[in-house]
Amino acid sequence: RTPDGLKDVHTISSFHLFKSAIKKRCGTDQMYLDFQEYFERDGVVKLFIKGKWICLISDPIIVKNMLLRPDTFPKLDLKEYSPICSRHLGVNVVHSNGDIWKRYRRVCNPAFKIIPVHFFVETGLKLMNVLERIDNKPIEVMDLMQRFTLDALGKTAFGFDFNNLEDPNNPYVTTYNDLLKKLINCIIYLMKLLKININLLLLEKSNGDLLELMINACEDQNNANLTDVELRHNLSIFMFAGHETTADALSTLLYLLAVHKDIQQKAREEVMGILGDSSTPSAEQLKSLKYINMLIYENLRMYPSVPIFSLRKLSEDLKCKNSIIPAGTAIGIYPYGIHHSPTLWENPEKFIPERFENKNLENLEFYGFGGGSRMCLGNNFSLIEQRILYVNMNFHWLLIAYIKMD
Ligand code: HEM
Repeated sequence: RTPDGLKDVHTISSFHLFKSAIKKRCGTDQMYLDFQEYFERDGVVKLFIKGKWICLISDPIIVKNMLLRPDTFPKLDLKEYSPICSRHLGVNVVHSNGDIWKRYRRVCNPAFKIIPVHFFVETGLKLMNVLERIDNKPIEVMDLMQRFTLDALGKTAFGFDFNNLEDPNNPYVTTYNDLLKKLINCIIYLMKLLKININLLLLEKSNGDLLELMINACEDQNNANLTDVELRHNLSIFMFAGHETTADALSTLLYLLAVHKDIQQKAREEVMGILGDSSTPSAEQLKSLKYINMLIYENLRMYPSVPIFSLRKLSEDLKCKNSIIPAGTAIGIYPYGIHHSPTLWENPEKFIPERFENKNLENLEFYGFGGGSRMCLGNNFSLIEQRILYVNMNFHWLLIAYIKMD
């Protein structure tokens, strides 16, 4: 039965979801196209999933308010909607609330202050070598980008080389992929497989990766210590939050560049103009790639890698345009709906990087990296990784659209 407060909220029926799944039309983008009228009219729709009503919110004013008041709209306990994930990822910086979240965020923050650009450059060059070898054949972009981001993250997070680019069939990679497919959030198993023992690593390494920086932060007198288990859960969530998100973003932008040759050319001219003959950019050069930056944001607007944020729980009734959603309801913030709203963006379905020219992101209805105090911890990390990849790609390759229809 629908709770009284949700009766006026339009329902995306289970039958519709089932039908879309069969027709392979079940992405968050398709959901928006099918229900745009209701998202625009009410700013909210509801779905019944796993015995629970979930409201998807795309009203920009409500979303802003929710992100600015995380105590009133805390993250839903992971155990409530995914006991399996909760068993493997425990309580971590993405899924915790209140004082526990503040403690994790304090320890994790310094690890993201220094981004090890050289790891990205090295991995980017490795990718170019792999591409050279598959000369003139079509490329499965998503697969390649996932291999790139896994290698980059393995090195930057805990100094481990998965070597996925050179050897995608090695046991670490196949295990990671198998488990990821089966369990989605399986990284913790992998960590066990790699026999990662935090104390042991501490003795052995001096690479300046996220793990080491987090351990240093734990030793800081102003920070409460994390136990080994807490540290492991937080590293696992970095793998989960940082691998596919960036791979998705890289894939969709390469696709967009391949389709929009004029924009690709403009991007190439910027890269050549700033880098000259060198394909290994410095931090300063990366910062001055203004057009590449615009491309990255416009891509994340069109195809947000996190199209629905982790669920929140209402601790008070929520007034929407045409309904009052009762306290206790699970809420999914739906940035895809905001990013594609014709009321908020002119020609939202068009790829126009110039929208972001000289714009302050805070004044735009842009939630590619979330917002408020729960904003993405790895946004800078990912932006640098993406810039390096595009620099390399633009330098060596002309992208040509090849779309496989299946
Ligand atoms: C294109 C790449 C990425 C995108 C689009 C992205 C997007 C997001 C978004 C939208 C959120 C907010 C989710 C919410 O409020 O429920 C988030 C949070 C987070 N992201 Fe990312 N992310 C990316 C890459 C990364 C990377 C590379 C890392 C780490 C290595 C990372 C770590 C995190 C963490 C730890 C949080 C939780 C922050 C908190 O709650 O305090 N992300 N990300």
